[in-house]
Amino acid sequence: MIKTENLTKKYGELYAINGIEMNLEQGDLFGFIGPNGAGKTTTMRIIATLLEPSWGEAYVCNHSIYNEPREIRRLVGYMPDFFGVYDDMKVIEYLEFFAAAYRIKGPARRKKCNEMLEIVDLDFKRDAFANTLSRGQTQRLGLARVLLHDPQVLLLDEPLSGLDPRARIEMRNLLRRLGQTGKTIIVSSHILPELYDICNKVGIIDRGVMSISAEVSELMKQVRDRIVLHVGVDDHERASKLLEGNAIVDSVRQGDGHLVVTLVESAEDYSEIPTALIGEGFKLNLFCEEDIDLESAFMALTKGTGANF
Ligand SMILES: Nc1ncnc2c1ncn2[C@@H]1O[C@H](COP(=O)(O)OP(=O)(O)OP(=O)(O)O)[C@@H](O)[C@H]1O
Repeated sequence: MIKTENLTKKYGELYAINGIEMNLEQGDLFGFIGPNGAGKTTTMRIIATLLEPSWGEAYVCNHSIYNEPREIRRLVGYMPDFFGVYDDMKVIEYLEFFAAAYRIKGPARRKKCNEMLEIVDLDFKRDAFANTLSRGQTQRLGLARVLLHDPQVLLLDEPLSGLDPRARIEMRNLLRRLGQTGKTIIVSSHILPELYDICNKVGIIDRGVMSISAEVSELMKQVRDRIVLHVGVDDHERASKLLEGNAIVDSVRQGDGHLVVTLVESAEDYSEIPTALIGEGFKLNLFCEEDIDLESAFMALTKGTGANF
């Protein structure tokens, strides 16, 4: 869906981006994370064919940015981090204006705009003037605008920035929903925890270099070298003895009202543990993997890469 090879942009001696490699498939929700000035906007603008790289390649649905920019523009919806809305236009008029630019005609235009307002939960503001919207509502209107031509790829530059907590939650939910529609989405942020739990892939970029680009689940595996289980049973002492005798259990300790069981490094399938406990007559009232603190996980991963969040 989106592929870049050695994508590089230089301004004089400054590498805005340097050798960016990206490979995203249909349905991927890619969190593009990096501090201010890291190169996120530059990368997205190049993929959107709004900026030429110094060298390197980028493809959207196998179309090259050099040879087929028009095809790419049809496939891509790009929402910049800041965009103006016209002062004297109502929300619905604003959308219809862009729908017309996308050549959506006749009754289909109003229908499409209504549909988009519903998707972004902005129907109640349809007759408000666009410049009276809050930042969060403006961002949602921007999203409605880029969805009008039903692009397969969405490039969203910092859609969460400047939002209050409620608007942020709403936008994150909206992104999650869009992620389930099969579109390929790149969403950037300079705030690490904002994105990783809604994305299936993340890239971490700093000073133009992407130090990490991987599936979130893979990264988690790297950080978590062994599985830790929380096990709630009626008789801790007897259960501890049983668990300690299991070959895949490394250690058992007392947690807050339950047992904390650390497995050996090689253990992945631990289905035998509940089976054994139940087989011995224990009543299981809790059985789950310990949550990983994702933020510390990413901190650990980015340590030494120069990334500074
Ligand atoms: N037109 C330009 N001329 C010179 N330098 C530029 C230009 N555009 C961007 N840069 C530089 O390229 C680097 C990457 O900028 P870019 O806007 O891509 O970063 P970003 O990660 O999107 O940051 P932000 O979150 O602040 O938008 C920065 O050092 C920036 O100053």
